[in-house]
Amino acid sequence: MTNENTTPDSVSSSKPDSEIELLKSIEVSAGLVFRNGLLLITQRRAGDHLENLWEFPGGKRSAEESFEACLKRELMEELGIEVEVRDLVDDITHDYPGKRVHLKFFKCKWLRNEPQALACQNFAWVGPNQLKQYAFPAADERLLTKLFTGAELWR
Ligand SMILES: Nc1nc2c([nH]c(=O)n2[C@H]2C[C@H](O)[C@@H](COP(=O)(O)OP(=O)(O)OP(=O)(O)O)O2)c(=O)[nH]1
Repeated sequence: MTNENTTPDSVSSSKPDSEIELLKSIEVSAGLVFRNGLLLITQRRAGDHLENLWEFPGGKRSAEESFEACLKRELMEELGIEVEVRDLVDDITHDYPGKRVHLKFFKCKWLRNEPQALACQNFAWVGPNQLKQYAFPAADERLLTKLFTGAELWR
């Protein structure tokens, strides 16, 4: 016997529009920017989602923009730096209360300009041991484990 109320169609069509909106993920591109064996991290601004936590710099992809182009634009806007975008290191979807984020993390090579905190609270160049001292968003956990256990990522 089937119960009509539990079929996927009837479940999703019974959701109000606002709830469906919440399930759409926000697409984000972020960079692991290395320079001479150190990794660039930034601190989110007070008042923003996940305020004061540290993160890998980047931001939301706009329509028609590739993840790579988004990352170059965000790093210029946020820090004033130019990078070469290299390999995709991780691809993570994470649910925060009321918000689903889809993050692509790319390894990047710093090319030019000293970073400036243009759209972040602060920034730091860190080695593997220093990285452990900073608090990151929950979505970054798997990537942080890769960074703590995979020395080759730092080369
Ligand atoms: N850049 C970045 N965002 C992260 C990381 N981990 C993580 O959960 N996020 C989340 C926080 C935000 O909800 C979302 C990024 O969006 P954002 O608001 O910072 O993007 P943006 O700079 O384009 O935002 P806006 O201020 O222009 O609205 O991804 C991370 O390591 N780096």
